Amino acid sequence: MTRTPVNVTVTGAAGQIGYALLFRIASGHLLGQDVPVKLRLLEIPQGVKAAEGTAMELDDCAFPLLQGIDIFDDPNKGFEGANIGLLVGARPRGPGMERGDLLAANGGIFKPQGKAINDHAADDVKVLVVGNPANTNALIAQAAAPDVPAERFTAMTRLDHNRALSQLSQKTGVPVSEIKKLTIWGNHSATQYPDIFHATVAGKNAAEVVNDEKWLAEDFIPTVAKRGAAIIDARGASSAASAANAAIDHIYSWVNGTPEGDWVSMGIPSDGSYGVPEGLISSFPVTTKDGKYEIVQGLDINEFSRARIDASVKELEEERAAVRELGLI
Ligand SMILES: NC(=O)C1=CN([C@@H]2O[C@H](COP(=O)(O)OP(=O)(O)OC[C@H]3O[C@@H](n4cnc5c(N)ncnc54)[C@H](O)[C@@H]3O)[C@@H](O)[C@H]2O)C=CC1
Ligand SMILES: O=C([O-])CC(=O)C(=O)O
Repeated sequence: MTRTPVNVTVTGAAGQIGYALLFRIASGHLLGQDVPVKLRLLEIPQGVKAAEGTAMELDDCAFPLLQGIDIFDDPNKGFEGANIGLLVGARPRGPGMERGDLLAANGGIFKPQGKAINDHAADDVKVLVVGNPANTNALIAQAAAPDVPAERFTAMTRLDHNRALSQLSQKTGVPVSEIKKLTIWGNHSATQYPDIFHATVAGKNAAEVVNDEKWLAEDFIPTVAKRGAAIIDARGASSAASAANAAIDHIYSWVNGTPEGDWVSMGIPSDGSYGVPEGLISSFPVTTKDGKYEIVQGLDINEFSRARIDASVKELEEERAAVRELGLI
């Protein structure tokens, strides 16, 4: 094996998502089956012992692609040389909470981590924020890293994208592999907008195949948007394996490209496209190639979609104002 290993920093390594994520990174699902990795696990001091236990288990898997594991409780060391940063470590919500309620508890984590990325990560670092509220936490980290191109900071809406694929597949009876061009717009919150107007189901327009606006408005959209809460209600803990899976999908797509004729959803700094104010980290339809993403342009946004995109963007603006107020950006 001659390739240089890719340094992957994972925060919250001892948490639920961390446990579901690390083994898949080490087995080659994050970057590809020919890419060796070195793991840098970042935890708070109380989490280090559990992270050491997970590292022992990773050793015991004897993964051929895993070329090292280091554990840190200092972000400056954890992000040293990081090519990929998966910012998972943060408090999850409990029953009855919205993700935005976590801003005060979690926002403070992302400013020092953004600064550590700015000062110590590799020049090509790509960052995915998973910890909630993911979009605004990504904004906080990005604002603290002025020397890193803003577009390298992204937030995870791929779980919402995958949830929408699955719901649409169940409604239409068509396998997810034959559903393309779904979009999640806006915030990873209950205001997010899963859009099927440009999606295709076995080559046909999804909205026309479904032909049921009531289902769309009263079933599909709320089911996808409130799925996180439904999981918390059922499991007594927030999504972990599906969140880890989505993080793997997000980075894999970003690094390895999207297939012709399809796109994915990523929370990214807006360039003003589709009326989303520049700089907000909002979910868009994107294609990726050679490690870079581009917003899909030229989509016709109908009134039904416009109102929902605007509502989610408004919430992002409010979150941005709140973190400004807290001095986090
Ligand atoms: N964007 C998305 O689609 C999703 C986001 N989430 C979010 O992901 C986050 C993590 O969830 P879980 O793993 O279930 O939580 P968890 O509570 O099981 O694990 C969180 C871990 O982060 C660690 N941690 C806390 N502060 C840290 C810091 N400053 N540096 C490094 N590590 C730190 C904790 O010690 C703990 O081990 C939560 O905020 C949750 O809401 C969860 C599911 C989906
Ligand atoms: O709902 C939560 O708090 C965890 C999460 O973000 C999700 O499952 O989408």
